[in-house]
Amino acid sequence: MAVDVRQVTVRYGSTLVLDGIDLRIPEGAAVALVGENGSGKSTLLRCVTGLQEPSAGDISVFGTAPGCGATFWRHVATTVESPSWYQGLTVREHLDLVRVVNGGDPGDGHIDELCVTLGLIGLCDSLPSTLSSGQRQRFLLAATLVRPSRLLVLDEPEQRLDTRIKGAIAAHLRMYVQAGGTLVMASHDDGFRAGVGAGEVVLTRPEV
Ligand SMILES: Nc1ncnc2c1ncn2[C@@H]1O[C@H](COP(=O)(O)OP(=O)(O)OP(=O)(O)O)[C@@H](O)[C@H]1O
Repeated sequence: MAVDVRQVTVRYGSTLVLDGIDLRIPEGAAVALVGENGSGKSTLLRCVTGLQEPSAGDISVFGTAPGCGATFWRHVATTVESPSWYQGLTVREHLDLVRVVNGGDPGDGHIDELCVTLGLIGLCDSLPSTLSSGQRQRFLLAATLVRPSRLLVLDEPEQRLDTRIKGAIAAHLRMYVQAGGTLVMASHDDGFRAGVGAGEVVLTRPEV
């Protein structure tokens, strides 16, 4: 099992956000968390990456506790944490850097292909701080997808993307899953989820 969530409960103070959630995602599957604003999708994704501790319950990712050391992060790529970048490095330099530190070859065509998919070709020499919010989202996705991974944890990857890029990234994620990768994401976009081929898991706000 790639992701195994058992009876996970999250409270913020006296507010119950997730109440005994179970979720199992086998390797090579794509799951989209859906549900109204505030239903706990981002909270659950943070728990799956280990960036947040549930108040109760257990989570394992590839058989180990999430967030556990460098080995975990070699398998898992995510857009859940706040984006950051190095001042003075261009979009392309960031992508090269991420590819190199993950043992890849920046010249093998993978980055070029991603830049085409995400419409970043004309922005390779730009500094991330000068990008629009949609361009920044594309850059963040590229920096996440350029890493080799077995599990992608994405929080509303379609957010702020124009229609063409949305379709291209959906196709890219579908191929990632067809090649054996596992995807869990939050999404408010029916068409995008269908493009990815992701199964739906509906979260509802717990009764209080
Ligand atoms: N750090 C926090 N402290 C207190 N409450 C929080 C915190 N983070 C989230 N919440 C609350 O937890 C609930 C779930 O938030 P979460 O962001 O997980 O929902 P979501 O389903 O991802 O929403 P959206 O569709 O708007 O992105 C909300 O009521 C939110 O106000």
